[in-house]
Order: sequence, then structure tokens, then C-alpha cells
Amino acid sequence: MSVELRDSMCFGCSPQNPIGLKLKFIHDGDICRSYFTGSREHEGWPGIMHGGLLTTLLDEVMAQWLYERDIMAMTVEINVKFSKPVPIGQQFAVEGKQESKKGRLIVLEGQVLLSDGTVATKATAKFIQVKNSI
Ligand SMILES: CCCCCCCCCC(=O)SCCNC(=O)CCNC(=O)[C@H](O)C(C)(C)COP(=O)(O)OP(=O)(O)OC[C@H]1O[C@@H](n2cnc3c(N)ncnc32)[C@H](O)[C@@H]1OP(=O)(O)O
Repeated sequence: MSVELRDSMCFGCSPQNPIGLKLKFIHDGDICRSYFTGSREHEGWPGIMHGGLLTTLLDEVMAQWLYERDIMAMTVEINVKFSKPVPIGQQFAVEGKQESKKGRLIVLEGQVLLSDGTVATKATAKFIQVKNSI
């Protein structure tokens, strides 16, 4: 694998990116999960997580599902449905898992779960597998 986490400045996961989200991941069977608590810097409407950042979080957990399995792939499409607002200041979970794989095309699904288990956001993303030389 030519891309190492230790060299990365990935906005989602790098511990050394000063403005990054510094996400950590739990690989739980076929699910990749991360937890996040938004602060004021992450809001769109007052008190509510910005939808673009929720999309970033979802993209990241799905990409990490692949990375954990040594699959180098890039997002080519992502569709997000925002059903419920995600409050600032309350921890929520972000999950991703594979839905299908056909040739180089891998489809993953993601969701944001509030602390009471409510699904607030759902995503489907397409990734294309690339050679291990990003
Ligand atoms: C430290 C590590 C941390 C990692 C975390 C990263 C998290 C972030 C994840 C991201 O956000 S990635 C950044 C955003 N994405 C990009 O910048 C990708 C931009 N796109 C590309 O660079 C190229 O599209 C890509 C290299 C991915 C693919 O180009 P290729 O020329 O190699 O492939 P091509 O376009 O020929 O497509 C390959 C196959 O996929 C199919 N395909 C492409 N796009 C598709 C699509 N949207 N839907 C369905 N199929 C699609 C395409 O038809 C074709 O099918 P066939 O093999 O049957 O011919």
C-alpha cells in the first residue's frame, strides 16, 4: 500500500491535519463506524450540523471501510438524504458498509445515527477501485 495513514493530511482522518476532523474508526464486522460531536464551527443553521460536513463524514467512513480491506478506491458519486437535523453538541455515530461490488465499481451505504438510534442521514456512494498509487 503506497498511501500510509502516518503520511496523510487527510481532512477526515489525519491526526496531524490542524484543521481536520481527526476521526477514528471502529471496524465492527461488516461495518465501519466513527463517532463525532459537532461544535459551533461545524454548524450550518444555528445548532444544526452542516450537511456538507455530514457528507464528508459519511464519505470518510465508507472510504475507511475500503482502506481497512486494502482496497484503494476513490469516490465518484455520493447521494445523501438528510431526514432529521443532527444537533450540535450531541455525539452521533456515522456508519458505512459495502452494498455491492462489480468489477472496479463498489457501492457502499452509510448512515448517521443519533444517540437515541434515530437514523438522521442516509447515503449511497459509488467508488472506483484504482491502482495502489494514489
Ligand atoms: C490515508 C487514506 C485515507 C483515505 C480516505 C479518503 C476519503 C476521501 C474519499 C474521497 O472523497 S476521494 C476524492 C473525490 N474523488 C475523486 O477525486 C475522484 C475523481 N475521479 C477520478 O479520478 C476518476 O474518475 C477515477 C480515477 C476514480 C476513475 O477513472 P478511470 O479512468 O480509472 O476509470 P473510468 O472512468 O474508465 O471508470 C472505470 C469504470 O467505472 C465506471 N464508472 C465510472 N464512474 C462511474 C459512476 N459514477 N457510476 C457507475 N460507474 C462508473 C466506468 O464506466 C468504467 O466502467 P468499465 O470498467 O465497465 O468500463
